[in-house]
Amino acid sequence: DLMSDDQSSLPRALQDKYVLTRRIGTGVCGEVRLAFERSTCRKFAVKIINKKNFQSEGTATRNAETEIEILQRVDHPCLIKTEDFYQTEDSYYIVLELMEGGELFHRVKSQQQLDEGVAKLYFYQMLCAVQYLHRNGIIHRDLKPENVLLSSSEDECLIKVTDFNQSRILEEAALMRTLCGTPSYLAPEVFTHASSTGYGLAVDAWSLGVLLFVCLSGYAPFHESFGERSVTEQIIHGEFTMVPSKWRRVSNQAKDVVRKLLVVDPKLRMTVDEALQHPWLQDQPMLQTAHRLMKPAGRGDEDDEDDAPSAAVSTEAEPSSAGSLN
Ligand SMILES: C/C(=N\O)c1ccc(O)cc1O
Repeated sequence: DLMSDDQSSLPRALQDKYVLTRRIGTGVCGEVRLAFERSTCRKFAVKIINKKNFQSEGTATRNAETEIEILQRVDHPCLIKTEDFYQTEDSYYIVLELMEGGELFHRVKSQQQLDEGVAKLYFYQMLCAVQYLHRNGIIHRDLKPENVLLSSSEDECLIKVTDFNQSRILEEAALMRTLCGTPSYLAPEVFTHASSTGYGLAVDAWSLGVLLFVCLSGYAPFHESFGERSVTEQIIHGEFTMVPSKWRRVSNQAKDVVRKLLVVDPKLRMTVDEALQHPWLQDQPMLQTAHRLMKPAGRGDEDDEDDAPSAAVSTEAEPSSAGSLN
């Protein structure tokens, strides 16, 4: 456990500022531990990425640094904020906001399936988070229930998307520079790739479709236990089954959103913007709840604004960044 020798493997600067305690999450690239900031006793999640877990040194560095730079630039109520970053020769330590409700994965598992209204509230927030990423030219590329965190054990709670290490910032600038030069030597795919950049964003729309399917039904649309086809085959053919017993109480509008996202051809797949305009999400009570949850803490009632800031009011420390995205 961390109270014995493990603490010594932590960066000194990290130990000076935080006390790391129990493990609260595990990922393919490492683990997540609950941490307390010594000076304020505020709670955080510290994600420990073991560099050796990546197939090659180069990838490790690129993935983690891409993740760090992205984490420090994003600023949206439904995206996890980075507080701090440390590294040793064999690990990265990312200090992140703590989400007391844990992973969406465990919530769906423990409840078999979510009520449609709860699934809609969570899905709307995921759409807002991904729309923000896409507007800033970022593809998440690894959206799944383990990467969606809940702020509390309440059904009606804020959700945040995390785990950007598969993310890619579209190299628009590099592509624009290429297209400004003389085109005569450029291969055709450089031009068609320009349009396929748009398709890149569509991968997240597909994953959101899978996420919504799982939230509404409690089981995965593409799974090795269904029929003889492999999961990959099922995905490539967009073959999923809505088991009647699990989908009986789900509205046709909700099913329509799933069907329009789980479309094989990225050109025909519904985009995140289109999903936000879908009738299923034009639900005023849900939107009101979502916007209340997404408002920054302490902005509920303007009258409190001029109260002297009490020690209890946690001031959101903005991660140091060259400049946040819009
Ligand atoms: C990665 C992360 N927060 O950023 C986290 C991961 C697992 C968990 O149970 C709670 C958490 O806050």
